Amino acid sequence: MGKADVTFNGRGIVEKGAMVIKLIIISCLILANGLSVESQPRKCRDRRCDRRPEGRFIPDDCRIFDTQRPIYRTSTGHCNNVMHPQWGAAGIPFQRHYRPSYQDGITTPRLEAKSGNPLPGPRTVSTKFHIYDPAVPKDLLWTVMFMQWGQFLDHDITATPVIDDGTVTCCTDSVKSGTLHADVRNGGPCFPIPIPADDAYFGPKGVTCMDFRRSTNISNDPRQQQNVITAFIDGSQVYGSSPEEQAALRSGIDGQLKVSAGNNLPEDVDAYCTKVLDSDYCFLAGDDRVNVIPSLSALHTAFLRFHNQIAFRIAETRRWSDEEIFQETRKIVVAVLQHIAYSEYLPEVLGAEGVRQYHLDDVDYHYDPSVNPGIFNSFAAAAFRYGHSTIVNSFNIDNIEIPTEDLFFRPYYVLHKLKPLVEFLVSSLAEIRDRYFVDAITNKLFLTPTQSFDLVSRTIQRGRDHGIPTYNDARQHICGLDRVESFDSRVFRNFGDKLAEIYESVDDIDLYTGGVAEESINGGIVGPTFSCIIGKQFHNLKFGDSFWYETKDHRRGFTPAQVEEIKKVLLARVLCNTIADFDSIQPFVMVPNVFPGNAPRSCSEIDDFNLDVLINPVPGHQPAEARPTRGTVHVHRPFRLNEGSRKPIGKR
Ligand code: HEM
Ligand SMILES: [Ca+2]
Repeated sequence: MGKADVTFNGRGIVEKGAMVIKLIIISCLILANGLSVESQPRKCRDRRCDRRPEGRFIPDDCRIFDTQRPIYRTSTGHCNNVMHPQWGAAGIPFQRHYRPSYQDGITTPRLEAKSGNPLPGPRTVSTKFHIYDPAVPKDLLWTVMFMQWGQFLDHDITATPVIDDGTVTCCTDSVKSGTLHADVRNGGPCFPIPIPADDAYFGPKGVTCMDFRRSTNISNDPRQQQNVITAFIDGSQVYGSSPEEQAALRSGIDGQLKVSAGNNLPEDVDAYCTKVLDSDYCFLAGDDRVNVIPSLSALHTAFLRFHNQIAFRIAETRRWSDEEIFQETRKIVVAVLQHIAYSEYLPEVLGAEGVRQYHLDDVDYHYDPSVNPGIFNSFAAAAFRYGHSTIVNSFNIDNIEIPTEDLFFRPYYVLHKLKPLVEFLVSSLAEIRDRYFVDAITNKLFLTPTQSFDLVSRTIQRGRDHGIPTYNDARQHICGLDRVESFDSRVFRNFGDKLAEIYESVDDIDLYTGGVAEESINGGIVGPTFSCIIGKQFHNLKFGDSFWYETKDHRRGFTPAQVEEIKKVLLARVLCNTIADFDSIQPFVMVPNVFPGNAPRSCSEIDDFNLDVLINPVPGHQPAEARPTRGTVHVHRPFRLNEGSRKPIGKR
């Protein structure tokens, strides 16, 4: 091969031979992995587009990562994989498992059933199929904290921006009287949700339309949405997904994050929230959804304080700069977030078998640079929203029963009731994950005196907005499951006739509706279709993260002794250290305290970890004698052993 003679993107030079070999390898990988059309390389048009397989092209901003193997993550997630610097970074398109399901194949949302008749409107699906049934008992397997961790984790990995120029009203008079908004067929922002006149909740109020704007599209070929935060589980909800956000959150002294009075989250003067007391204020965090519900803000508060406690200890024992303390602390906090997600949360979502199937509990970790950790569209717009079904209708805080709709955007409960709020989260039961959603979600989401929303309608509409495949297409093409052939299918148990009243054909069913109604498997909370989408996603988030806390890369990772220490940290420990010295709390706060080994106890009896083991002698240099050369033992909780036989008590 002669001199390097191939240039591309005007930025790099590779040898032709090397490139050809690379392309062959990548083609083989694509075939071997059975990657679908949309995860295959596309033409690059701009910097947002990933420069994938053309060859070893390392852009200028990642060059330093290649030569010096930096030890800390970038704030944006860029350069985690130097060959694919955009993978998992903030601001890149979602991945797709399967071709999008647009009416015109390009941008118009699915409007028609297979027959050509109009699809049922999302509000019709919601009221006929998802409206709460008070006769269904609560699930005795999971606490409200389990629900809450799910949302907190979601806000680390996905955020889809919505087109909103603030001037357009989508519910125009003609839409209110039943006309389809012109935008729907021309790719514009408005895609309002019609509300039938006989709607039991909105009908009497005379509301006939729910505002809905489509997600920002960064491509029209076909239309594609983007994730504006880092996909990696890297604490971006705590630290932000850009240098500017990170800078705004840091105090600049001794690695600390900014706090407000009472060691609370700092104030965001631009954010929206509702004040109960005049002194209340909206919170600022790494993710701007922090104010949505106080139970979410409570976890933000816990991890803010956890960071500052670790940074404080480092500053006490080391003479390091603000930057060094910040980065070393962030690395420890992110490791704890990853560990809790994979050891306490995901086994509950997918069950022990599901976790094994996707290698989420492998003890011998190897980073795989061919794995793209980017979020899949069907994960963000459908599968991981399963959690909405587990939201409870009221919170009992300090012996007062408060309807959930009265909690949205109320920082008061964090500023003044944090301990009783967290006590409620760990001691009360979540709703069952099933096709039913509480009133606060289907009728009173973000209730104000003048309006409210239905999150289920919004999610179904969002799926159509994003071109998410139908339930049957997802079963077949994403998960390799049999298509459901008729409404009599066993998959639909006793509700096939209900679905038949709404949809003309089983092939019309929206992924969210079908997925959230499935019977759970493996002792986890979700059914087979969501399980596969969620399992694949968390597999990629682990094996496609070169900074994964169990990595063998000795500069990015931890020593075996340090990993052992991380693995001792329970969410209960973080809450004990940061919220209050609870009189009693169970070790595994996402599951009820009635399980063997999970009886409540004082904080002093909750497993502790030795922070000093995690503090390196020099920033980025672990104790030399113990490099991470072997896998570490996974700590299993006692009642996981017979999990297969655990059945939801009282479940229909
Ligand atoms: C109190 C609880 C919660 C509230 C009020 C809430 C509210 C919302 C809202 C308003 C959206 C945007 C809907 C749209 O227009 O598309 C959303 C999106 C989402 N929610 Fe929730 N949610 C809650 C809990 C959860 C839980 C427990 C989970 C998961 C276990 C979850 C996962 C998601 C996901 C994955 C998205 C898509 C995020 C994106 O990419 O933008 N949420 N939620
Ligand atoms: Ca992230």
